Amino acid sequence: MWERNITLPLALTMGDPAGIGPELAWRTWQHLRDSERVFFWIGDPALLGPDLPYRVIRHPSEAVACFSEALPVQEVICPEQVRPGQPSSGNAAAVISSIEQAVRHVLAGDAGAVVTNPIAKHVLAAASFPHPGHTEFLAALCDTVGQEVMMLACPDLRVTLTSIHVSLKQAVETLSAERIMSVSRLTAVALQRDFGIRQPRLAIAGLNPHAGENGMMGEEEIRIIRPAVEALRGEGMTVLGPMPPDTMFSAAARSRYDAAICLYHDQGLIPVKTLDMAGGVNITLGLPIIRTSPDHGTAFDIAVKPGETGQASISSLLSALGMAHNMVRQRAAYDAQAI
Ligand SMILES: NC(=O)C1=CN([C@@H]2O[C@H](COP(=O)(O)OP(=O)(O)OC[C@H]3O[C@@H](n4cnc5c(N)ncnc54)[C@H](O)[C@@H]3O)[C@@H](O)[C@H]2O)C=CC1
Ligand SMILES: NCC(=O)COP(=O)(O)O
Repeated sequence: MWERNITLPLALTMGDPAGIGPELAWRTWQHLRDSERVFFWIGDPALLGPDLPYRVIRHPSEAVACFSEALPVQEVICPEQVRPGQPSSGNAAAVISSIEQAVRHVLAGDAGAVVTNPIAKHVLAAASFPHPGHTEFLAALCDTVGQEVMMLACPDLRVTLTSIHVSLKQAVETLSAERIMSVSRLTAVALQRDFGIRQPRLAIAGLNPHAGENGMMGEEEIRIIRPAVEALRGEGMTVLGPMPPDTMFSAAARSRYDAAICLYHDQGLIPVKTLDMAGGVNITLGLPIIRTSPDHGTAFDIAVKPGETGQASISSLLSALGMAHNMVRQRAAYDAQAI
């Protein structure tokens, strides 16, 4: 099982066809075609650059043989004409189908991991898609709703979030010691299983300025966060916090922990994207499958138009594919040892 998993190709989704996903797919293939980082793209071949060699495959197992010669493509056809930079919910069904197929392949053991290209949430919502983002949709597809946690990682920082795609008001209102604890436990397991860190060190962020300044600037630290930190320590975990959010991402502070538990979306994503927009990777924890993604969005403003040379950076997608490959190997080795 271990050998089989680490040689499986990765399933890369189409993303929004009017964004940079198609360009990233073909330029990333050009970059990796001579490597062992085999992937196949589930998308519409009409979106690929002119003269790009691609091969339509029916099954992921066909990807390895042709990868050095042509981009393996599992076809998903967009019913509406795609206008780069002008997304349309008329193609939402194709975008969704690409994600569904990728998950199905990994659950069936035919692909190693799902790597997603960016989607525009409002475009899918306009087509009555009920999920706020990939993270929640993947949990639904894997039958693990409520267990999903978003992690963002770059070489210098990992963060996980206690809430994802909700308003700041809702993130604060729903914050609880139980949620902080469950996200912390899941993060610690992921650090061991997927990142090879035997004794993970976590840092729990404060919510308020100066982590509340003893209740002067907010009492969530006293009521919710500190009890969670103490309970986690009682379970034997190495946990710092509540840490003042404005200083916890300095280089010196980061050297003291392996992952930060952040209490709302931007508290975690701003430091990762500021440190390393090009190398940041979005990872979904709490699924039975491995899923990574670039940290950026659809970038409609630079979507390549016919006759133009693409200017999108492939760095984050390269990092997402590399991270998925590493996680597949690391997890297989960890699970084999645990048996
Ligand atoms: N994993 C996903 O599916 C994600 C999807 N999104 C979606 O993307 C859409 C647009 O979001 P924005 O906030 O505008 O963020 P964005 O990341 O798409 O763009 C922000 C800025 O960064 C630039 N940029 C992004 N990726 C780049 C790349 N690879 N190379 C060069 N420049 C790049 C863009 O041109 C733009 O100027 C939203 O609808 C959002 O929902 C956003 C983040 C992640
Ligand atoms: N800001 C991260 C983001 O929006 C990506 O969400 P998801 O589509 O990976 O759930």
